[in-house]
Amino acid sequence: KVSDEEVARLLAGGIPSVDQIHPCFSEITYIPRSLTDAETTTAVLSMFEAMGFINAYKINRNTLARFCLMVKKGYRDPPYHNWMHAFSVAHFCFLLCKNVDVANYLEDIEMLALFVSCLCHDLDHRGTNNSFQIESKSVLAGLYSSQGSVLERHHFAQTISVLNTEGCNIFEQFSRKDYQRMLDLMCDIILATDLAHHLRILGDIQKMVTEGYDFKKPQHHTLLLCLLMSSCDLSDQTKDWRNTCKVAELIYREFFSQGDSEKAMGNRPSDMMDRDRAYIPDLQISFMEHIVVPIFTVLKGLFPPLAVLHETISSSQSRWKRISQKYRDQGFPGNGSLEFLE
Ligand SMILES: Cc1nc2ccc(C(=O)N[C@]34C[C@H]5C[C@H](C[C@H](C5)C3)C4)cc2n2c(-c3ccccc3Cl)nnc12
Ligand SMILES: [Mg+2]
Ligand SMILES: [Zn+2]
Repeated sequence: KVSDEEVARLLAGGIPSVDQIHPCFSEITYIPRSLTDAETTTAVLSMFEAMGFINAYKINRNTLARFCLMVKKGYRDPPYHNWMHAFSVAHFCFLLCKNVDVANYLEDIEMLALFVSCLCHDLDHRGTNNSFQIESKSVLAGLYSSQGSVLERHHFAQTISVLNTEGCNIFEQFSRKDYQRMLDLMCDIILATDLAHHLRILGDIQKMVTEGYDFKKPQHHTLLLCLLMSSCDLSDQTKDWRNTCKVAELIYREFFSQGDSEKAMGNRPSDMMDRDRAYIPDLQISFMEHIVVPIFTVLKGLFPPLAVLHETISSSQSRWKRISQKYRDQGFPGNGSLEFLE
């Protein structure tokens, strides 16, 4: 599925430094979605290089280029859960690596596992969520519903299948032990992107932070990797208001089309999936209150330099509250478009 020409073309210009991708690429406020689709593949190679993974793990450049192209091709094109989402999630992981002293908390191999998991964590996403898989008795539900986290198990399975594709195994030079460790890490990390799983372990994460992180405890490494993965998956919320609005529009376009499918199947969608019942400002307020704010509050507790992200999120939250009040009074245009938001 990836031709030798594509690989050669990607590597032709060599791997640029991240500053050549954009002078602000490594800054916490940089918005990865501002790159064009074509620029993202090179940017991924630049991030691997900038994090020192290519040298540290003797990753073959041709294999890396083919792997990146294969992962990019492994994404479908729903409004939100597409390659650009995966790329922006991986970019936030790069920002964490560059702006926070994660090396005092995680082993190098764990950081590599986190970055590769970010790239692969939503592979082959169909734009519908886990409950839709169950309701519609999808092939994925048939495979995984007994174990839960149906989509996330599929994303992990797709990751393995990319690694097993000729010329794509960036870990082929690893010892058997390190290879197995890498796969176990990616499995835990990708399964952690199921928000229902995140909510189950949030208490343990908060306890770990209040107790104080202990590098010698493997459980602390696992909990931290899950927290960092969730923060990367939600990193769109840490950017400016324009990005927050753009992303909300993509998410609800995806949610509402799932709701339309559920209605067509004779099932009643949840409010957040139903274009006739969803009130977006309130849905966003509750999503930020129950999911986004707790994650970045605990992250700020561990890494004080990330306090600025918590401020951004708090200001977005109060902006949604102002909007909610204003449009409740004035009547909210039902067409789901958020263009009008000031
Ligand atoms: C902007 C924005 N809004 C979002 C509003 C809602 C939900 C959402 O899944 N809610 C829940 C609410 C309860 C408890 C669990 C399981 C289900 C029942 C469904 C979560 C996600 C949202 N989301 C994501 C996102 C992050 C990770 C995976 C999938 C997605 Cl879509 N990324 N950005 C956004
Ligand atoms: Mg996901
Ligand atoms: Zn995701």
